[in-house]
Amino acid sequence: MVQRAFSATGKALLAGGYLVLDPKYEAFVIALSARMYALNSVFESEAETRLCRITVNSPQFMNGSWSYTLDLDGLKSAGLAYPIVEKEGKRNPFIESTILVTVGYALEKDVLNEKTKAKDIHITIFSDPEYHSQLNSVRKESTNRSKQFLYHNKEITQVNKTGLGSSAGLVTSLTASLLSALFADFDIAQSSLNWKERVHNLAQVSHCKAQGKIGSGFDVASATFGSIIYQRFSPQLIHSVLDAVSDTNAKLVDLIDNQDWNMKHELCSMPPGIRLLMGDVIGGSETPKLVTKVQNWRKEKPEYSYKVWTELNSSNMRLVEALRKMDKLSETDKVRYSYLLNELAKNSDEDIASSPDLAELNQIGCAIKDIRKYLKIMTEETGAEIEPFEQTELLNAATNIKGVLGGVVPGAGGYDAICLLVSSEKLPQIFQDTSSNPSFGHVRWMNLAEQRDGLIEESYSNFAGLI
Ligand SMILES: Nc1ncnc2c1ncn2[C@@H]1O[C@H](COP(=O)(O)OP(=O)(O)OP(=O)(O)O)[C@@H](O)[C@H]1O
Ligand SMILES: C[C@@](O)(CCOP(=O)(O)O)CC(=O)O
Repeated sequence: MVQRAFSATGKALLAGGYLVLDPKYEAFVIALSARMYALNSVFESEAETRLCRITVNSPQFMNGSWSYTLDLDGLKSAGLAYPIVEKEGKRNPFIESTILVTVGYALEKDVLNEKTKAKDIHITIFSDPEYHSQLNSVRKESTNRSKQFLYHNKEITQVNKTGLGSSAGLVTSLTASLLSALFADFDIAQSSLNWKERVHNLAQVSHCKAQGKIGSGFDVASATFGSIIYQRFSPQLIHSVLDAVSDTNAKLVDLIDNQDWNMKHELCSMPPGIRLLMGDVIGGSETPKLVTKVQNWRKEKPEYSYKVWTELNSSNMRLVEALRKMDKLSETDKVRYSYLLNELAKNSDEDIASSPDLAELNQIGCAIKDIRKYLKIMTEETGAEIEPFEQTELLNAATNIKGVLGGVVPGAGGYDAICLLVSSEKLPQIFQDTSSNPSFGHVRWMNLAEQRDGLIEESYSNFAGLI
């Protein structure tokens, strides 16, 4: 029996919300330490080689078990139209589409032919605590204490999400776990084999199929590649497979292996000593409604909205550039860099803005202020609550605290969360200052750190005692 484990990261879209839907613009996505894990155990037998059994267990949630028996000849001829049915009729669209797309790909690549042994694949999903509301949950840890998960007494669809991209993490880690069960040479560490790219491409197709729409895909890209500057692929690529009426598996293989996705996912991480602090705001917003309002505004005022987006984009890019410059400085001039970090810990954003000596920090602060200025214009123009009044108050209060360089509403904005750039050293003090400040009464600071890598292979033994 072979057993392997993979995990993918959650995300925060620090800059580029809405713009990222348009292939013209770039966005900055930070991968977060909340991970989704998919562990597999693969059993093989000589019998029934034209059947493949897959069971996915998600033990942290009530009724979190889905079992499928795939008729491989049926799947080969029906392709993506194959009627995948769970043993008891239970639905989980993200699991269904990931199985359909990944096994369909494997079949077309001939790794599940008459000569290969029948496979019985058992997958266990775990998700780190920050993905969901922690209310009424019980904590369990692995024997070696390296992993801790929360167990809920509700079904997955009934537990509140925090917006870190659980479905993208699930689809990405599950795709990797299934591929590793099906392909003997699956290895994401060996870049020449291109497996990470293939996981990404398959996961994008599965995620779009499950959602019934083609979004920008930044969440899947970051779950796979980590903290990145992202520029989307053309939606037409995915349409060409999902809308095809015949030979869908062959078209899928062509899309995954041969076509140029013409997208950008360039590694970009936070400079050392500066970290991201995410605050979960008790509230919540519906992203699709916000997106519709923004799209209507673009149609109604094409010229003005273009002008606003051009300015917003240049502010986003100035933030990326300023962070990159700081990162570089941390290597080229350690003395200056540690001086700047010390000053960041001692000063508020306003103090930094008025100190000509702190230009490198000020460039980051200014770019964040400009981003907020244009998001605020969009809020007023579109009627979509992107940075609503309450969030403005909160961000203003946060940026008055020493050690906070600035903050934004991440992603589509709304009442979901705030995202601050802060001095790592000052973090305990920031927690203390805000805990006694009523402005932060409805903010829960999340226990998250930035991650460089998205998809990684995990050590299976770290989960002992939980499976
Ligand atoms: N641990 C899990 N086990 C099984 N299914 C899961 C798990 N986590 C997420 N899912 C699937 O993903 C769905 C939630 O996806 P959805 O896209 O609505 O949320 P999200 O990705 O967390 O949110 P956002 O995109 O706003 O960050 C669940 O209903 C379930 O089908
Ligand atoms: C509005 C949008 O650009 C970002 C949504 O991000 P989030 O769901 O708020 O993390 C939509 C998208 O990119 O798919």
